[in-house]
Amino acid sequence: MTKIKICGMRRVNDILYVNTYHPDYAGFILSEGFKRTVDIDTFYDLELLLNKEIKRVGVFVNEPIENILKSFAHKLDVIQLHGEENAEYIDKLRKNCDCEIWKAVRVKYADDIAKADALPVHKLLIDSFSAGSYGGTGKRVDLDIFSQVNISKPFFLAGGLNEENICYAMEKVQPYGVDFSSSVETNGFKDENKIKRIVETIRNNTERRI
Ligand SMILES: O=C(O)c1ccccc1NCC(=O)[C@H](O)[C@H](O)COP(=O)(O)O
Repeated sequence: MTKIKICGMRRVNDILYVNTYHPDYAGFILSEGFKRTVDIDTFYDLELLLNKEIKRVGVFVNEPIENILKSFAHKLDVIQLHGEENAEYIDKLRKNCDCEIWKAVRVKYADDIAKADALPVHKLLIDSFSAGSYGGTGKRVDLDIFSQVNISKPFFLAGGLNEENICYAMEKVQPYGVDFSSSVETNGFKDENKIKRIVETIRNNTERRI
């Protein structure tokens, strides 16, 4: 069954929506300065309300490791590194916490994926490249790039996925999981109906193929 991650939890309502439709993972933007960033107290409050079976993903962009370890790691299942974190950074993080580590690749060329695949992480999240933005842009990845590279690690496909393109993308790329943010929002906030529809679309599509 293809795993589903809904990213950018910000409000109590967002948590109620994911508790109802039950994706496998819920993401929180925990580095400062992004439009979906939640502060530490909000994160603690929201995390308490989140169904225990939904895995907690903290998204960080070039965050000092000490901050992750001191304030967040004990509440997270997964640490998603969405900046320019290198092998040395990842090794240090892995030695000091038990979370799964995912590296996001903001892909321009196939070689970007090959380089990330060599990093000491558990999974990759393959996202689109946008100059000046780290993520959550709604911009799509060129799926043809996947035929140019062998990926050894399980990976999430992200970047501009929506109800219209998700079945084609899953068929073409066969990801371990799929990740959504912009397309399940209306006016910048998570939309219950859009979350419901995307989760149902994926689960129905996966069932048809079994
Ligand atoms: O979502 C953000 O605002 C964000 C900011 C900084 C770094 C990463 C961010 N999002 C990471 C994600 O995992 C998003 O879900 C991913 O980029 C896909 O977003 P979208 O294209 O909007 O579906």
